[in-house]
Amino acid sequence: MENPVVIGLTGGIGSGKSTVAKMFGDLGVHWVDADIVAREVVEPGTPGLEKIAEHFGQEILQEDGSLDRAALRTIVFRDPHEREWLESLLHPTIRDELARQLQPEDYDLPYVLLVSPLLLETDQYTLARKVIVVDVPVETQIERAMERDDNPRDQVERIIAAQMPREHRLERADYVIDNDRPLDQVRDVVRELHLKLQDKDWD
Ligand SMILES: CC(C)(COP(=O)(O)OP(=O)(O)OC[C@H]1O[C@@H](n2cnc3c(N)ncnc32)[C@H](O)[C@@H]1O)[C@@H](O)C(=O)NCCC(=O)NCCS
Ligand SMILES: Nc1ncnc2c1ncn2[C@@H]1O[C@H](COP(=O)(O)OP(=O)(O)OP(=O)(O)O)[C@@H](O)[C@H]1O
Repeated sequence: MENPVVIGLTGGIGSGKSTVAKMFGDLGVHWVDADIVAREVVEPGTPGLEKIAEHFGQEILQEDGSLDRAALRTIVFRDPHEREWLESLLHPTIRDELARQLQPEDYDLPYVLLVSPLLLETDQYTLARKVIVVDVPVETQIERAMERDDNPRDQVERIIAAQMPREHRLERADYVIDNDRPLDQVRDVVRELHLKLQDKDWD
């Protein structure tokens, strides 16, 4: 069977990408999550983690040698230069690893999903044939991200400021999933879109 077509699924922090991806997953769709891959490439023993420790010092590591993600999050979302440094280190590796994981074995659906907050901000979008945007108003995004991760509002706002503005993301969308509504309604929309994609209705 031919390689499945890659459909990108994006949205800002707290928009509901993981929630929507799980709904596709329940329908048998294979998906790869860039946030998970971004963790894999800085696991202990990786060149990525070694370079981060060289750059930021050993205090960026926890006692067990793993990355102190909260500390790095505070640094990079306060200092755009440090964020750019981290992105230029990690994004090429993340993209290569995404491309690798997007080729499942023994898979009989015509598409797979690439779930990423930075699909359109990076060259990850070149991996995808079509783009689904999970959309909520910014205030909903902030409230959900604060509640989920116990993040202070100003940190969530800084993360949103580092991402593509909502209107620009919507301009790039082939399909929009409005996630500012009850989950059972979102599930119905996902099922409908899945049927469309399953029928290769993407040209
Ligand atoms: C800064 C880090 C260590 C913070 O880790 P933490 O566990 O607190 O958050 P996590 O990785 O789960 O990301 C949470 C959300 O933050 C946002 N985010 C993460 N990195 C970025 C970035 N470089 N630019 C804009 N938003 C980002 C995304 O919406 C993401 O879903 C981590 O996000 C990171 O290594 N970022 C750089 C790699 C990257 O760009 N990852 C995004 C997917 S490609
Ligand atoms: N339709 C909805 N109604 C109410 N809560 C929702 C809805 N969709 C998602 N949520 C909740 O909002 C929070 C953010 O959702 P989710 O983790 O799926 O977002 P995300 O886009 O993957 O975020 P991130 O980019 O930060 O990883 C979660 O706590 C989730 O349970």
